[in-house]
Amino acid sequence: MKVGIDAIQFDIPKLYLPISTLATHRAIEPDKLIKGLGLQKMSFLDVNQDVITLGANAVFKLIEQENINLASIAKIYIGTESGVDNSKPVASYILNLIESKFGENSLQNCDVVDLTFACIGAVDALQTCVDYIRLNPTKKAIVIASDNAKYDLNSTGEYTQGAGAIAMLISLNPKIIDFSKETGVATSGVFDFFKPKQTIQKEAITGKTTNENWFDILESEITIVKDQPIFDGQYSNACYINRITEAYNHYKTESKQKEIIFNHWELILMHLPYCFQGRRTFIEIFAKENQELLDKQEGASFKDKMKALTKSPEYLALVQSKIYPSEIASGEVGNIYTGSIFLGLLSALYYSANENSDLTHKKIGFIAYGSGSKSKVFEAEIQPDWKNSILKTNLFETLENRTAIDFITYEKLHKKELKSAVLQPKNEFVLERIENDNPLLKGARYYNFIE
Ligand SMILES: CC(=O)SCCNC(=O)CCNC(=O)[C@H](O)C(C)(C)COP(=O)(O)OP(=O)(O)OC[C@H]1O[C@@H](n2cnc3c(N)ncnc32)[C@H](O)[C@@H]1OP(=O)(O)O
Repeated sequence: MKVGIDAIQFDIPKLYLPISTLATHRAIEPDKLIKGLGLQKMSFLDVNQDVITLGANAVFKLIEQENINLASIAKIYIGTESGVDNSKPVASYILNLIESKFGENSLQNCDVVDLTFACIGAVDALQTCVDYIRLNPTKKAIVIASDNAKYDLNSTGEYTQGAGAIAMLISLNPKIIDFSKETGVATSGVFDFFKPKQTIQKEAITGKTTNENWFDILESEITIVKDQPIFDGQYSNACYINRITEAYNHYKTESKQKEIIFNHWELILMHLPYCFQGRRTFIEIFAKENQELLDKQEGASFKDKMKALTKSPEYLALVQSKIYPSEIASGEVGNIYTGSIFLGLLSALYYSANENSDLTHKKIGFIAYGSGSKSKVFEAEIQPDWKNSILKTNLFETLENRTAIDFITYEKLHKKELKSAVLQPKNEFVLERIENDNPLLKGARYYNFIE
């Protein structure tokens, strides 16, 4: 039985900040960001956009592209770590918006929910839906990954920011890829990156509410929720490397494969919190599987040999053929948390389709990661209709067609100081207002579709 991704669409904000502009204003050498981390552009939300408009617009485009009969959709599961409410899920908002466009009660019997585990929540949503379709093959599901990857100004995460959503139709006999039954998993409860709810005394927030570090005074004056994470960059990298290596080893056991698994993978799709994270960390798995090659490298210490291995023709060839295709969109968009691994998939397949590569029945490998922390490793097989389905998304053309903002506008958007949207919306859902007066609806968010 084949179950997997039948169709895919996305929504990325139309605004971006060129990474060179950020580098100049932060006195960072542009080459560190461009050549060192692979960054080009940072997508940024306009005033009237949020994680709900991103998700709703992505699924709206998917429904239109595939002419989906909503009665066939049994589940809409959302992976997000940018939820706007501790009770009402993003899924409930999106359901409402889709029904407003496609008919009242058109999703009445659809099961919707949010799943949160940092950047891996959408993989959890996907696997839950895939398992459901395996048990109920006549049904279909939609998985949405939607996030706003926002970091504090002047932090080391600032240049990795981004925002966007990916929507995927999951079905039996999918057109794009079908998933392996086995998954390698590794989990460890750590504090590498997290967004704690903060409850502090009223006096302590006086004067801090206009500071860019603190937003959204919710419910009472003493509970504040930070949009931006608390994180330790290099520690989060160490956690990422440990978890992906452990999950890869677990996948070897689970799938009973003795040979080097990634040698059979045409593409390697990893969680990309920034463009070059995959190539900078996969070397650990590569080295463990190629001990002889590592031993051959010049250098006195293990660290020197590892550094040399990253520059070896063998590793550079792997990066170019198996990792680079997934990086193209990441460099243009930035981090989109739960959606990053799927943006990587879309990027790799869109690039391969443009190159006219013959990928049918080839295997691809997924290496997912979520801080906190968990990694999942699994495989998929590319299906015969993949190219037609992927080319419908117009990924690279859409990314090409965005608007650059200047640094002043960027900082104002970040600090939520702009009152009106930078761009005029067209054919999309936008945030209209957040209720502030009516105590029974305080905090309720209202949206509109602009033709
Ligand atoms: C959220 C998760 O998914 S957890 C895993 C990742 N963590 C995060 O994303 C957390 C938020 N991000 C961060 O904290 C940071 O952006 C990090 C940790 C990702 C990167 O940290 P930084 O200190 O900015 O960069 P770092 O020193 O690690 O790397 C810079 C690279 O640019 C290279 N570089 C520096 N200057 C230049 C230059 N002028 N020209 C070319 N390359 C340069 C460096 O050599 C290095 O590359 P290498 O290690 O491959 O040689």
